[in-house]
Amino acid sequence: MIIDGLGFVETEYFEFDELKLENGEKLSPVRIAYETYGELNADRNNAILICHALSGDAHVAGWHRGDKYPGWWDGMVGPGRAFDTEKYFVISSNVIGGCKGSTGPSSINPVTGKPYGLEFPVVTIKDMVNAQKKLIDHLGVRQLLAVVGGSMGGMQVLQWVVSYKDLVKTAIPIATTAHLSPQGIAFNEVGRRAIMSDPDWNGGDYYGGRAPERGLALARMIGHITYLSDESMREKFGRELKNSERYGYDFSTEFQVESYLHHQGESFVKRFDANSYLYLTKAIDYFDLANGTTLFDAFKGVKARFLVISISSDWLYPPYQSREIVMALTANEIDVSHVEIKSGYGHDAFLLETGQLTHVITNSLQKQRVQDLMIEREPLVMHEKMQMKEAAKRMIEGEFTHLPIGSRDGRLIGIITAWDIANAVANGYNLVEEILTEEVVTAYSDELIGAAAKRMEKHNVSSLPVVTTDNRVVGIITSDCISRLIAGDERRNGNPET
Ligand SMILES: CC(=O)SCCNC(=O)CCNC(=O)[C@H](O)C(C)(C)COP(=O)(O)OP(=O)(O)OC[C@H]1O[C@@H](n2cnc3c(N)ncnc32)[C@H](O)[C@@H]1OP(=O)(O)O
Ligand SMILES: N[C@@H](CCO)C(=O)O
Repeated sequence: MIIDGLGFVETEYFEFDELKLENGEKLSPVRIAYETYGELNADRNNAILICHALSGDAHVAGWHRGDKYPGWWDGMVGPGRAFDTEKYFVISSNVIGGCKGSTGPSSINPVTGKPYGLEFPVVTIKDMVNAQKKLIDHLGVRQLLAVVGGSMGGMQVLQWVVSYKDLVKTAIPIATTAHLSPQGIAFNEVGRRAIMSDPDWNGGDYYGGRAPERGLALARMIGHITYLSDESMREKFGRELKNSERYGYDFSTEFQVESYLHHQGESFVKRFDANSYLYLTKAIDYFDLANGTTLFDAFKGVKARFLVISISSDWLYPPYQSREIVMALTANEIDVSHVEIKSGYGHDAFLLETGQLTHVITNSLQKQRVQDLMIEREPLVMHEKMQMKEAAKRMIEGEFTHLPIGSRDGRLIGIITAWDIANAVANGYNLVEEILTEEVVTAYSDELIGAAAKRMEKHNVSSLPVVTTDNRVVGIITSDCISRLIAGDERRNGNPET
């Protein structure tokens, strides 16, 4: 077994007291299983949150000791990969309602001391996102450079940008929808009934006894067909028989495709809980971002920029659903690009087409803007009547080498540097206004980072105040921020010494 990429990783756990749910109930206590890869930077703004799909978990990448396979998106996360852990702090968590370490129906109900079963409250995608927000706060993340996810994970991405408009810089919903089609609901209901019709389901109270494995395997077989495509199944299986050249004229498993689906069902029941399947498919069915209004209304005020990715052969979350999202974003004049991955695999292509996904996502993340990297620590703007000593104190406390100086209404009127302060001390100046530089080179928050870097080089400055069109300071971008970004790219392109 070759261990590359991140190497061995471990799941961690975060607990908090209570989560108020969309249905009015409260879940208490709440445990979140999560994994992180890479380091959170000093400005706490290089975090990328990855949200998993129906049967996923926090183990996105790297290896757990003893496992046969790495995390479910290992090809996308690690040094020099799309989500480059030498540049970004990657976070993933298991959703509430799941069964991979976070609180769900198989968790112990503190009131009864027994597994919740169907006593577990029905949770929604919004509840999952609110629980993730508690984790993000716990990790000290101030800003999410990106939130990414496929399928049910894409639903979480859409919910994140609507629920937490100021927190997300880039949203990357993949193979997803703003609301599941009736066809998708239909497949989920058949899967749920397969479980609930299994005599071992026992009203959801089967823990400690025989689990409804037959029902859960059948639900997975049905679901897995929707994750493939006619094309991929023809290529993988055709009408091949498994162990014979002729029909058995019986009801044994004869075709390769039958054998494959039984395999998927049998391996699924070893890693998933039947009640979680009920809860998570219900959450998927309930998800409706428009929520009685329109998708255009739902996206009003959203600040993130979007990379929407669809899969050409996905008939469970067809590309038209991604186009609906793109149209609603465009109508809101939100920065959105849409890429359709050409793949015959079907819906699960988002797990497999790592080459195309890496190309598309890397380009998008590299189109980082000043606002993605700028330092917004407050109070940034000092006023011109400030004493030199106070300015020096602020520089040391904030670890700044440049201080934008503003008028009392926050408009930029100049800048002072650490050198200016040394100069002032040497020449006995006491007021900031005696030494400030009035001709200030600035940047706008929505400019591409490359433009800011070129301006720094042209004017031979190492920091640019970031201003609005009416010259109010909203942050500062420094050469340190940019060199960290470039160093990470260099490493990705195989220049290890950077
Ligand atoms: C994204 C999320 O958040 S959820 C995470 C998703 N993870 C899972 O679904 C867990 C399992 N993952 C996978 O199987 C892959 O990631 C998938 C779903 C993308 C499928 O990937 P593929 O490489 O196309 O594998 P494929 O669909 O061919 O399945 C391969 C398995 O089926 C078996 N198989 C293939 N053909 C047959 C057959 N005719 N009869 C029996 N078994 C078969 C293979 O032996 C292999 O077994 P394994 O599971 O022990 O490795
Ligand atoms: N096959 C993936 C995607 C489903 O949407 C999963 O099992 O979660």
